[in-house]
Amino acid sequence: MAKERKETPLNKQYNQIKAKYPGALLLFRVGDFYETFGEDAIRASKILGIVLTRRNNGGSHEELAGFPHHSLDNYLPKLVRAGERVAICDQLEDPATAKGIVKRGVTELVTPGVSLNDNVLDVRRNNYLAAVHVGDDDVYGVAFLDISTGEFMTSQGNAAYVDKMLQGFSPAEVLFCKKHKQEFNQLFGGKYHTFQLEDWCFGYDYGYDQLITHFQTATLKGFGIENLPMGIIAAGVILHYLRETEHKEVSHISRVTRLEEEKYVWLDRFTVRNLELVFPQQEGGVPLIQILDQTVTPMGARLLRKWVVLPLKEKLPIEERLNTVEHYLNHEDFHDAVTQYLKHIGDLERLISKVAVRRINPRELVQLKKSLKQIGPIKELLAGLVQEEKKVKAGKTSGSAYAVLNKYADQLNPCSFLIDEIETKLRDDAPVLSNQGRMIKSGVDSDLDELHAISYEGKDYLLKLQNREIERTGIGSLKIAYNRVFGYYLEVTHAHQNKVPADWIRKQTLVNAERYITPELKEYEEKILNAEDKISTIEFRIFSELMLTAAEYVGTIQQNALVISTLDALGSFATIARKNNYVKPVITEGKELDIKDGRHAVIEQQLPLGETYVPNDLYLDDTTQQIIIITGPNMAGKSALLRQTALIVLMAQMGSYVPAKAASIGLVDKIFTRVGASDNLSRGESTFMVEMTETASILNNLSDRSLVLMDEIGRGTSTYDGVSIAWAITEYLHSQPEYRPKTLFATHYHELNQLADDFPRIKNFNVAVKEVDNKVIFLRKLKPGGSAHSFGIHVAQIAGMPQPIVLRASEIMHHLEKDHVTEAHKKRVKEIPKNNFQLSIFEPADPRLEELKEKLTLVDVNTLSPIEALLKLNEFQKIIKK
Ligand SMILES: Nc1ncnc2c1ncn2[C@@H]1O[C@H](COP(=O)(O)OP(=O)(O)OP(=O)(O)O)[C@@H](O)[C@H]1O
Repeated sequence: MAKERKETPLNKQYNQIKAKYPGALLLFRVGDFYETFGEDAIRASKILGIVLTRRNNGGSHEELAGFPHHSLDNYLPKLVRAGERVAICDQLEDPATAKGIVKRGVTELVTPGVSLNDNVLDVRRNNYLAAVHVGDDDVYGVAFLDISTGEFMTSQGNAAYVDKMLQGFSPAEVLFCKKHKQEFNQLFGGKYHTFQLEDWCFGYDYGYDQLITHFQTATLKGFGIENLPMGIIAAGVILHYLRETEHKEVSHISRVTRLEEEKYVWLDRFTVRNLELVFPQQEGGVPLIQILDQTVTPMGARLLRKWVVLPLKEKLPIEERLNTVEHYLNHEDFHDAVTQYLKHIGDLERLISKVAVRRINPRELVQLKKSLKQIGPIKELLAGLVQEEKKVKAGKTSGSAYAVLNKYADQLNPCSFLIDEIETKLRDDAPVLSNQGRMIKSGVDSDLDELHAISYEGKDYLLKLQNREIERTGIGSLKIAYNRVFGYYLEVTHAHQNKVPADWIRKQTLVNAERYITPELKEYEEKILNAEDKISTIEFRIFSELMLTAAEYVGTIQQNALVISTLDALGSFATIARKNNYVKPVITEGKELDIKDGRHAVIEQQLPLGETYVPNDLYLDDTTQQIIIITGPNMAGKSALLRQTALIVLMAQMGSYVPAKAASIGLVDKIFTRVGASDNLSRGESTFMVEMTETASILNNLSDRSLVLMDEIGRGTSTYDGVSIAWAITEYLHSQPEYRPKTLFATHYHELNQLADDFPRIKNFNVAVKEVDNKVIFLRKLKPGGSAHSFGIHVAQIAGMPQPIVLRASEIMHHLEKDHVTEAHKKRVKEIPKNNFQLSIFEPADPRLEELKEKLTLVDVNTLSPIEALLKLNEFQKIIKK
């Protein structure tokens, strides 16, 4: 908070307002400027690059920085993007008529998560505000709101679920309770702009009350969230925060939906990151969304983003999407026609939200009309298909493209009345500001037309007057101009001073010129200004009426926007399928995953010119081939294969065609990914420990329809430990009585190939390479069978390692292989009792587990160095071996 300033009346007012918005940067309107003081000024000048000045304030110095009020749209986004909460304090009365100090108040508190400003928002992305309620017993509430579109969702689940949701929606700001600061930071901290609220805002009754008051309902049953107490609290906090931030007109938030965990594939956060669904892992990388997004409307782009992080797991809605994509592909003319209409649709969702919050400007209302004009023709196009359907009689089954498109046709509302209203009243070239006139068409209001005529004639008269005076005085450069202080005046340069007639009255002297008025000029000025004042009032009234009419359509237009965004997102799938040669996957309720000639959607687009991606078949099921151990040298393409498999499954379940020749996808409900520890080295965490805890979390959350990707698990420790752990995990995955999760395990440990000898559903594959003249050629083909050794040395050679080192490494490897990979060694590993999980760390009744648990709780993973982690592991192993 700013230091107390010397108490002039203005300072007193400032201090009072500032105290009401702790933590916010206060933009204080003084005349034509927004000023900041003290700490605020220091921050603002740094972020905005504006001049910081100091002034003497009762003996001490005070910093101040400001900018002209009309630059607010430029500066505000910069402050908000820098994570500032900005309180905009305006003059609430006309300074010219105010008695004493002008009344001021905060008209909006703009925070990263609550913004309607086009310059802050990214059109292709939602801007979510999230609230997290840290509940008891590992149940947390989480709610999301995009105030710019009105989308409001809530849910509850365990910490991992909330973390995953936060990661998927990447909110611009997260609210949580002050009391739970430590817990929040431990679980989700560090990644988001956050704001802490008082404990009392997180009460169930308070939240419930907030919601029913906002939606004007007696209960929450209609929203399907009645049984989500933690979710209700989180959603209530969001509504509370809107009031705190002076967002009172929010009727466009017309419902709160339940984010149904059961409807979507569970992607653990490593999967979202590792598969680079929406963000690249490294700067310059390409996420999947960038390949898939061919949408042409902002709503379509935002919806697609959601689909990518929330793939479906029920057959029917997936097939609805796939069938519609197929229809687009089979009817290119239809697809083209829909796309052409879509291209002319602006951001319907955000435009109608601005209507609801009464912030739409005349130009945007014209845009809204233009966008709505496309709805009718699209509806007709879709409805036209129904006739076609009757002909082909193919649309009887629910989920068929005809049935789906017909449903969309029904849901679209052309909003003809609203379009007519705007069309007849608002000029197409209406300005941005609603107080500048020239908004309303002639013929709408007879008084307005009359006033326009008076103003026009008046101006015409002034032009004649100017010409007449030029002739009379001989001053060729004489001109009549206008400003807000003097009204209309005659301006004469000093050079012509001597020609000025005596009946002109001098008003102002400038450096080069003198300004005069005449009684005749003033007479017409009054007529014109009078008329213009009245014009402005009438135009504003008509515009406000139009805005009210549009406000009646909020729900209808939101519905239109949803259909339009769906048509657009599905059209995008069709475009990309056509362009990149994808195929329609077959979705089954079975457990088989059968991919023929599968490719990696992103890598295949990035290969150097002339190179083509080598496709591969992949089969997994729960009876014959549940786990595949993939060996092969570095760089062979193991990781690519793992990822492409997951991407194909996910794309299919999003409703997209997939990069393959054929794909039959037995529905997957969870995808887990773990990549060997070395990837995390740069984050300086105790990598092996992290790897193990994360792997453990996979093993504890498995389901029968899970797909597990393990990439070089165990490589963060010594070879023997690594092999042992990888071995144990694989055995475990195979031996679960209830679950048979389909697993791809890429590894350098060819020792793991022995597993296939003893476990019927484990199969060995390798990514083939060919050795020619002691060099490795990558074939990138997945072949049955294990690989003998890892070729790491050859890769070192390719990478330019000095020849003596390569030769010496070959010698050592040869020696080690002779010594260790003997039949006797293989036997040793095989002879270890298998499936003996009663003795394993997973057995809860084991007293060693209790000891281990106790030790583990004392470990602070975040502060452990890799060496310390290994020592700890050694200690734990000793306990287990007791
Ligand atoms: N099927 C393929 N067709 C063409 N290029 C491929 C294919 N698979 C992988 N690649 C290329 O090879 C590179 C290395 O692949 P990848 O990272 O999957 O190898 P890896 O076997 O997992 O290696 P490491 O063991 O070192 O992690 C990829 O970045 C990609 O450019």
